[in-house]
Amino acid sequence: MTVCRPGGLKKSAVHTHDLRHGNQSAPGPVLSHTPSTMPSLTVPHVPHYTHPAATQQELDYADLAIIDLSKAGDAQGRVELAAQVREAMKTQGFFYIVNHGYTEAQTERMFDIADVSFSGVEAEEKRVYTAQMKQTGSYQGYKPRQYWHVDNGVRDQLEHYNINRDVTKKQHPEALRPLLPEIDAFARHTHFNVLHPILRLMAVGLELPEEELVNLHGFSSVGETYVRFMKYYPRSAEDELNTKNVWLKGHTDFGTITVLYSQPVAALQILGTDGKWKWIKHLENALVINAGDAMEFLSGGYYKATIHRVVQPPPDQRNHTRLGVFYFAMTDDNVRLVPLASSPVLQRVGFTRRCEDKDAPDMEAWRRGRTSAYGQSELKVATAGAEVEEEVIGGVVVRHYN
Ligand SMILES: O=C(O)CCC(=O)C(=O)O
Ligand SMILES: [Fe+2]
Repeated sequence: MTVCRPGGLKKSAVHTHDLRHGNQSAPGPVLSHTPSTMPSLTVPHVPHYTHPAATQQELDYADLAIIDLSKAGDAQGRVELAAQVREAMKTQGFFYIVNHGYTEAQTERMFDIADVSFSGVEAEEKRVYTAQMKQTGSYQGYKPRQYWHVDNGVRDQLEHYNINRDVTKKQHPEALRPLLPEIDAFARHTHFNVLHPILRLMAVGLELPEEELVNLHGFSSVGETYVRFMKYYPRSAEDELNTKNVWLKGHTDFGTITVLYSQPVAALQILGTDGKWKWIKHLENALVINAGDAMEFLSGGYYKATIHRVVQPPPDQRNHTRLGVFYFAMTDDNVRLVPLASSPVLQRVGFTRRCEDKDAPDMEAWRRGRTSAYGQSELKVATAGAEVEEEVIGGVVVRHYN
């Protein structure tokens, strides 16, 4: 099989193609949404998760654009926001979203619910719901602590629990079952009121019809867009030393869009074009958005998947757990990850193929390959002395950054 390298083939001749090769039909546009399963008026009691206070440390923060999503309601607003998103994607690859329609109290409640997956479930029950990442190439369920190799024999100290946006698709631990209506409403809110509006802005940025990317991300289609709850635990001094304080190695996300609900523990860093790592600052009730590999493939490199990592928090936030709430979006499984060559923008500026279209993976192959290999496969050092390792997944070279 052809191996497609980062940077890929140079500027392509423009030709269009059919993105869908299954019999799944594209869902129509969804402009607004009401959750099908409304939480009841009295929600189950769950313990409150307390984050540590925001750090007082002066950190070298990335200067990210703040996109006010309340302006996306009319066409003129969307054109303005699309330009801001395009600029943010060209420079940092990460941006904030504010005014996304979820209140601070709702966000706080979702973090409380997230912690139930970890503090409210015994180790034995967690084992029952552990994801078979390597065998199935799917994250649905728990990723246990120490499943991944970080560096120098040190294994990770973070666990996550992943829930398909269709919360009924799998069984969940007992403590989470009464909370499923709220998790369902959260997934739908993020899908329809955050993900879809962002995809519209990104389509406008490519001068494509507004619904072009939305139509590849059906809530009810076959695919694995999911909610992730994630908890990091403080590590030993020895582990910190042997990994140079890296908790989660530099990587790109493999889907299209990642939505991170901002929380106060500073640890996430992004790699700038100058080769320097910058910290992501916590903004109260904001979302941190970035594009992943699938978006980079679809946009022929126009919207890049920015490399990011997680490191030890600053001294005033150490010795505390770090809880995260995410929505990892992907296209429907049957979408072939080849450039949207009908985009007038891509036709003007040119675009990169990582692969010949005929060799390009579909979303399912790409997510399965990335999931089963991550943290498990033998990595080769890309260039002598460089802090970059690489592996080949589904015919595409994937790089990991220390
Ligand atoms: O914990 C974070 O802030 C980022 C986690 C992350 O990059 C990931 O799960 O892909
Ligand atoms: Fe990530």
